[in-house]
Amino acid sequence: MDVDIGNALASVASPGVSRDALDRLDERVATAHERIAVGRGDDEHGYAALNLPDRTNPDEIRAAVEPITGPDGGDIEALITVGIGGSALGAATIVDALDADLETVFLDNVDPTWVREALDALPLERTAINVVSRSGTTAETLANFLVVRDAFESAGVDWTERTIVTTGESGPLRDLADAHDLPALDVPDGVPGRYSALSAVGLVAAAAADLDLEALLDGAAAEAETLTGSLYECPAYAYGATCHALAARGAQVNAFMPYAESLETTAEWFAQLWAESLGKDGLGQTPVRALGATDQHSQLQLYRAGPRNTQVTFVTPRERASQSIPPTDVDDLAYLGDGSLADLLDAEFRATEASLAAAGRPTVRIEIERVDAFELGGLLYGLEAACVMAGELAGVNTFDQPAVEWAKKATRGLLGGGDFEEAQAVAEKSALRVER
Ligand SMILES: O=P(O)(O)OC[C@H]1O[C@](O)(CO)[C@@H](O)[C@@H]1O
Repeated sequence: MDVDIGNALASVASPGVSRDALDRLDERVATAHERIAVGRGDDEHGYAALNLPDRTNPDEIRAAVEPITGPDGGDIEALITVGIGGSALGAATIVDALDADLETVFLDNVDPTWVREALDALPLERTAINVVSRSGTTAETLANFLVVRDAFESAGVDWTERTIVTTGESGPLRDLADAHDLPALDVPDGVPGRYSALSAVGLVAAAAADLDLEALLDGAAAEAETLTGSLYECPAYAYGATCHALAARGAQVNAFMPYAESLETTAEWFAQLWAESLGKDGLGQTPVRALGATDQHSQLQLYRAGPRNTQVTFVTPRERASQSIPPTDVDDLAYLGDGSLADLLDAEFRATEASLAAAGRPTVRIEIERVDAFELGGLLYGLEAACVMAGELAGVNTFDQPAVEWAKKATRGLLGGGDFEEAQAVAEKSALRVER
């Protein structure tokens, strides 16, 4: 990926970062890069994620997937992935971006209507099940798996012939795989879920869809080669450092706005990566999922005329598919006729970027050549490396997520899964009801 931070400079934007401040920050980037390099060298928890391009074995993933999908996925028409957070978003990002010709459903919530409708719409006899959970104890994932298994059994389909598990060394899912001799892959040691897209966690669905795993990993490996000790030479570090500097100067929101429909899910993946990594010790930057050109007609008003607390991150491919716009006899629309949707989308991106610059609002542009496996692998890796850099500069623990545990305990206590003081606190909610 290439990064252009010109519209985040203090000469253009407020909040903005001066060149002097960037130069000073670059000294800290160099030190942080050395720390990251040591962490990678020792496969330390979290830093190990940046070694995935070398560690992930696509042949191993395809070999584990083939028994449930048939050669090249020929035995199935659909895949249900049961997981949540990093155990679903990486896989969803990849299959959504690369236009997999396999129907892929991601059950990463427990809304009963949504789950029921998803299952009812699938040809279960031609559907495989991909269950993913590092801990193997995540309530939503286990509950959804039990519902999916029951649906298969009710339909007379042998789920054990169609299920692959990706999980930790131990836990209920590992036990399930062992008990039924299911194909099972390991989640990589030392890699938090939000950083695991380029491992079996994110690639089983891609393998089932017969996508190019090697190209994804090659793109990530090429991006790994760009990690150097200066933000002026490393796009990922330029992005991470600039976001850190903008946040420190008041940009508390980071609206991630890809100008490609196929990258919409990438914004959802980025939101977890950024929020769960950097939201620590009262610090962090709130990621907002946005989409160009669609959100020019919704969120842009706020970003241009609301509080000066937001940076916009644009992600745009240089190449797009061609789709002409037919000529029109409507005079006011004549400028569109005989053009193309690609030219229109590109013009809208450049106009929106310039609109925010004209209002002195900071933006960063991330460019990729096109949306394909190689470029997507580089983008995912680059954003992960940017996040690691931002975490180093902020001085937070980039790789844990302790704040998510309270609600899990409260949920379990509310459902009779144990005696948790968190559940008691739920009952003590202060209330001021206003009823219809
Ligand atoms: O893979 P698991 O253990 O099911 O966890 C799923 C997700 O839940 C979290 O642990 C947060 O609760 C995320 O960090 C993780 O990606």
